[in-house]
Formats: sequence, C-alpha cells, structure tokens
Amino acid sequence: MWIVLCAFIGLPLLLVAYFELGSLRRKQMLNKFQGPSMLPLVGNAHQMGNTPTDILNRFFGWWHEYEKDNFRYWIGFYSNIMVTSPKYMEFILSSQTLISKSDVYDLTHSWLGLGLLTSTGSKWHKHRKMITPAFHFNILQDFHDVMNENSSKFIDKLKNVADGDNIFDFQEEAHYLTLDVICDTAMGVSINAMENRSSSVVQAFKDITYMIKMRAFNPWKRNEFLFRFAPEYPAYRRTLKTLQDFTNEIIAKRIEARNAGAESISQEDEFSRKKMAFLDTLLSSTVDGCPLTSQELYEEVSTFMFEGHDTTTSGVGFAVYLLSRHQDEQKKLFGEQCEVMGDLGIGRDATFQEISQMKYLNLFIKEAQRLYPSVPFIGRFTDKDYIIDGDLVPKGTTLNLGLLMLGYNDRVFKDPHKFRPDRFDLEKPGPFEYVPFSAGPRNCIGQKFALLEIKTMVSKIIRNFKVLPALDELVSKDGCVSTTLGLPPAEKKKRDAQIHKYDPVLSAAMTLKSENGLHLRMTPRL
Ligand code: HEM
Repeated sequence: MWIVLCAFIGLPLLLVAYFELGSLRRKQMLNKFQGPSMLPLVGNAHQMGNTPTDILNRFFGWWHEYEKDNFRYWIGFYSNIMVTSPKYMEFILSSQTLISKSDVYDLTHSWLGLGLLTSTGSKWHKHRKMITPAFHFNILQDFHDVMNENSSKFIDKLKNVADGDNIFDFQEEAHYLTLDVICDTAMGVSINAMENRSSSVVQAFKDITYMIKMRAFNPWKRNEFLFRFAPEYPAYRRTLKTLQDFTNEIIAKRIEARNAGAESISQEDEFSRKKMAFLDTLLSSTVDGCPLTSQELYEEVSTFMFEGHDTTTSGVGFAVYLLSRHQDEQKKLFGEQCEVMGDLGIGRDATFQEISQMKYLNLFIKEAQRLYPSVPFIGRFTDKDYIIDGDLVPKGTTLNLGLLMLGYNDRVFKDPHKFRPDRFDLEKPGPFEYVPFSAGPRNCIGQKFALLEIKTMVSKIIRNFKVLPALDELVSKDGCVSTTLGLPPAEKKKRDAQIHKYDPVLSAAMTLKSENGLHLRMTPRL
C-alpha cells in the first residue's frame, strides 16, 4: 500500500524535478528577454485560450505589449521566442546550420516522413540540391498548361454556383481546383477532384490537412501517444492508409511505365503525357550516385502534395475575397487584364509572358500575402546555443517566426490595415521585413510555381466574373481590410463588435484559413 502511494506521489514529483532541472539553464538565459510573467509548471499555457483564433489574438496582444519586437513565452517546460525583429529573421533564415524545424512539424511525420519540409542536416542539403531543377523555367511552363487547363474547368464549374445572387463559400470551391493542379504536376495523374469531391482519396487529402492543424492546437492530441486514445484516431489511421496506398501505387506505376519505355504505353494511359511531373524529375535524379529509395520518393511527393495545395487555396481564396471588398482595385485589375490580353482575351488562357506583364496583379497578390500570408508562422529549434543580434539564445529553444506579424508592422508598412497594392511600388520593405515565402537557403522552393498558379487563377476569375461580397454593405468604404488582426487592443475590441457574420474570421492554423469560409457572390461578365 505504502509503496503504491509513494509511487503515486513520488513519480510525478520526480518527473517535475527532471523537467525543472532540464529547463533551469534556459530559464536563466531567457529571463533577459521581454515576455509575460509565468506560473510554475504551466508557464503561460493558461493565457493562450482554447481556439486557434484565441491563440492568434493572444500573440498579437503580446506583440503590441512588447512594442512589436520579439518576446519569449513558456508552454509548460517548452521555451519559445516569438521572432518578429528583422535582425533575428535575417540571422535565422540565412543560417546554414539553424535549419532544424520545431516540434509542430512532427505532426506531419506520419504522413510525410522526412521530406524536404521536415528533414534536416545533410539529407536536407542533398535533397534540396537534387529537387531545385524540378522548378526550372521550362518545367514551370509545362506546369502552366496544367494550371490553365484546370482553371478553365474551374471557371465552368463556378458558373453553375455563381449566378449573381447565390452566396457561396469560395474557399471550399478553390480547394478542389488546387488539389487537381498539384496532383497532376507532382505525380502526373489526374484525380479530378473538382468532379469527384466525395472520392475517398480527395476526402483523405482534405481530412489529413484538417487533422494536422487541429492537433497543432490541442495539447493532448498533439502528443503521439495520447492521440492514440482520441476518438478521431481510427479515422486518422484510415486516412493515412488511403493516402499512403494511393501515392505508393502511383509511384510504382510510374516506375513500371518508365521501365517499360514510353512506346509501350497506350494513348489512353494516364502516364502517356510528355510533360515531366515532379515525380519524373525525382526518378531521374540521384543522391550520392544512387537513385532515391521508394520511401524517399514517397516522402518528397507527399511533401509537395501537402505544401502545394492548401497554401495556394488560401492564396487564391484571400486574393478573390479582397477583390470582393475592394471594388476600385478590382476595376483597375480588370482594366489591366483587357490591356494585356486584348479585347478578345476574356475567354482564352493567358500565356506565361502575359502573366508576367500583369504588373498590378503582381502587386495585388503581394499585398494579399502581406495581410493574409498562406504560411503565417514557421518554426525552428536551437540544437545548440546561438548568439543572435548580441543575445544568447540557449539550446532547446523553439523559435516561432511570425511572418504574419511582419505584415502588420506600421514601422514598415504605413497604415497596415489599408489595402493598397501599390504600396509595394512606393515603400520598399527590407529583405527580412516581408517574407511570406520565407527567405534564405530554406525558403519556399515552390514560390514561383505558387505565384504562377495564383495569378493564373485570379486573372481568369477577374476576366470571367465580377466578384461581389456576400452582402453589398461589406464593400470597404474606407479602404481598410476587415481583419482586426494587429490592431491596438482597444481599437480591435471596438471593431470586433461590428464584425459581420460574413466577415472571415482568421485562425492561426498552420495555413491561415477563414473559420467562416469566404462568402462571396459572383456575376459572370459575359
Ligand atoms: C502561396 C503559396 C505558398 C506559400 C506562401 C509558401 C510558403 C512557404 C514557406 C514560408 C516555407 C518555409 C517553411 C519553413 O521554413 O518551415 C515554405 C517551404 C516549402 N514550400 Fe512553400 N509556400 C507556398 C506554396 C508552395 C508550393 C505550391 C509548393 C510546391 C509545389 C511548396 C513547396 C514547399 C517546400 C517543399 C518547402 C520546404 C523547403 C525546404 O525546407 O527546403 N510551397 N513554403
């Protein structure tokens, strides 16, 4: 009896003492940083709130309190620094050694393994070098055909829901489009998600992304061991299996087709296209003289599927939402479309060159990514001590880089809540003051692909539809965006009280999403 009682009380005490000792050095060093005061054991966890939106608001609240500079906070024994100073950004993003990702990325491991996004050390260096040619200009041009083809299908589908009166969730529609594009470009196959929304594979891609984000904000489900007891776990395992089987089958078929030689493949065969998919580049590549293993192929292809569709969904989604709210900018964009594409250009595909001539569209997308970056935070983990901008940052610290906060810094962007695409022509942010695609050696390898895709889709939407908000009253009267993110707390409170149910509420999921969806109406132009 006494032994059981001692174990019952003693074991937790031992554990606490173990973690307390383990974090002592970090505590001493990080005390020099500004940040909220914390409680024993929980740190600042009790202040974070329960929903992703609460967490986002808490971060912005602290960011204001600490004069839009870095601050430290603790979640239990986990030490974190929210990084928003350009000097820190520069040091971290330029470093060739500070490249290990924070533990939130572990949530992707069971699906992605250690692909380009999550790997570190020499594996990352070698794979990054090997994968870079997959985004060569010529390949991107081939991918542009896929983007054009799918966005034409999308426009046709949209015409069924967008009749001028119907209020619909654009984000939901765009998701299937970007999934079709990434599937075709990454694996060279079409899953036709726009037509087959309820297919198990299409749903699996949707569900897995949701589950990764949901777990990121739930302290219990985030833990691999505890998640096994969660009610969602069986469905999660099934989803994973669906994706693993699907991707592995595609890879196996592609290898078989390559081995058999192109001649023996019939015209109807899904692999008969001449276009190089990302998977083909991987199959032709070697690392240290050896071809990639099946596991490595799986990891890299899955990484592209993950990184390449949710990010562009919110990229296109928020750009189109901003069109609805800022009608003058929409008119200006339509004018540019007519100028670049000519009078008969409404219905046809824009070429690669024409897209690059759409200068105002480029500024528009830049401004949209400033306000609603598709990747709002990225994380690094210090596996040794670092001196950053004169501060000693101890080993074992999580660095959360607030890419989102950068866009709301009024020291860099004048009137940050005003939607002004041409600010990027007038105010030039420093190289580490605006980095929606990150920067340095670990920046987004798909940046050119993503921008091409977003511009191709938005350009086609502008030419085919007039985009309207769910209700006319949601058109911006003062040029301000609807988000209250980054406003000083008192002003935020006032504006939050006026938020309409159709205004998108942003959450701090790994990819910024609107909790309400993006409600719009569209009127076909022809
Ligand atoms: C609007 C769209 C996109 C945005 C804003 C974006 C942003 C980012 C950011 C911020 C990172 C750095 C992540 C980190 O350091 O943890 C990143 C990495 C990455 N992105 Fe993107 N991304 C977008 C679209 C894409 C697309 C379309 C692809 C693939 C076709 C892609 C593939 C990748 C990969 C593989 C990495 C990891 C690179 C590495 O660690 O070497 N991204 N992206």
